[in-house]
Amino acid sequence: MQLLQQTIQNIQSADHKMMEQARERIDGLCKPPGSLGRLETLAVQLSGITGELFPAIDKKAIIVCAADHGVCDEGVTSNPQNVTVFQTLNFPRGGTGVCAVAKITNAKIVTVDVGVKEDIPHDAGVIIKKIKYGTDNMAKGPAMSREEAIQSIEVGIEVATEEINKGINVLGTGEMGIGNTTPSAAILSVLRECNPNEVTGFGAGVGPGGIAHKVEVIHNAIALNKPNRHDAIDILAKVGGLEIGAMAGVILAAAAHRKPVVIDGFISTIAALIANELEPNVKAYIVPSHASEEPGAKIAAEMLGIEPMLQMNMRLGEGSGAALAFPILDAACSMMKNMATLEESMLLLKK
Ligand SMILES: Cc1cc2ncn([C@H]3O[C@H](COP(=O)(O)O)[C@@H](O)[C@H]3O)c2cc1C
Ligand SMILES: O=C(O)c1cccnc1
Repeated sequence: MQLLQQTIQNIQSADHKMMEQARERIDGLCKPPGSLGRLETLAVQLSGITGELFPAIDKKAIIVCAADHGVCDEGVTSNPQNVTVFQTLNFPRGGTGVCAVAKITNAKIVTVDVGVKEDIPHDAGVIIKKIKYGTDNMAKGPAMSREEAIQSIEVGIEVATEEINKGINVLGTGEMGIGNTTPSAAILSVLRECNPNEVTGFGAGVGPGGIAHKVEVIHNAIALNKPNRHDAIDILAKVGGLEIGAMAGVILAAAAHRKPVVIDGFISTIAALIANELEPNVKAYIVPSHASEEPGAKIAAEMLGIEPMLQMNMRLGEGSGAALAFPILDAACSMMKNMATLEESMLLLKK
């Protein structure tokens, strides 16, 4: 709890003076005002986050948080739970979707076991921070205790902080956890105070009962556990997931260290909502990536007040969309650093 509290206390609002300076420089570049669109607003945001006019965003890491979900016992997903452990072992080997994208965008993949159902060998290249062997089934009781929920957030803080201390200057959130679109939709319907059928989608594949059964399981889990809408940790504990908590921790740690954090699709955006409930100043440090096909993703992004940059019809998770967005951040920084101002261009002409 101490680490979480300390991290939250360290999160400050963006550097508005630096944002003004960045805006001024951008408006002076040799282009029609506003013509580089969202590259401009992104560059202003990056200056506000880092407090630098020419931010360095060259050491990238996606932190992939892996955990299992007891609610899979209810048949909410068509995929076997052991895909979580296979994939967790596959990240360090470079064989997953996010690895393929990260390879071309020059990002490191950091894999963390926050709660995979099976033991991960210590030489597998995975950081082992297992809190428990998957959450409990939220259809029967709380997914985890309040202490475990806090611990999951603190795992994310610890891993992200370690990477930042090693020189990483931009983070991305990723996850792996068969079943995790169910707790994600549950968290969202609690925060939005809406019927789960408005925010529940297909995920990676629904079980034989279809989406209707998934909605019913979520509805009943909320009715049984009665999470408190105004207590994000209570929501995370009762109807959440360990990797969702850990991603919220990654986001909080990035903000506390004044580093941008690029969020991925549906599940990452839910983690961002949890982080935002804990500390609203975190929002300034969040950079969106792609618009996931999962219906709840759009709603969650709207609640957070962010607009995804890419429309790629993706719905993989793992951090794949975040990795894909990294070059846009590079371009924003390059615009700041390499583009001449109108004044500089004129001087060149006169020579
Ligand atoms: C082979 C495979 C690789 C994946 N990589 C990410 N996910 C994605 O799908 C899961 C969520 O969907 P649901 O809630 O329907 O189970 C998460 O693990 C998410 O990261 C995958 C899913 C599968 C099957
Ligand atoms: O958008 C996502 O993150 C997502 C969507 C479906 C399945 N897994 C992840």
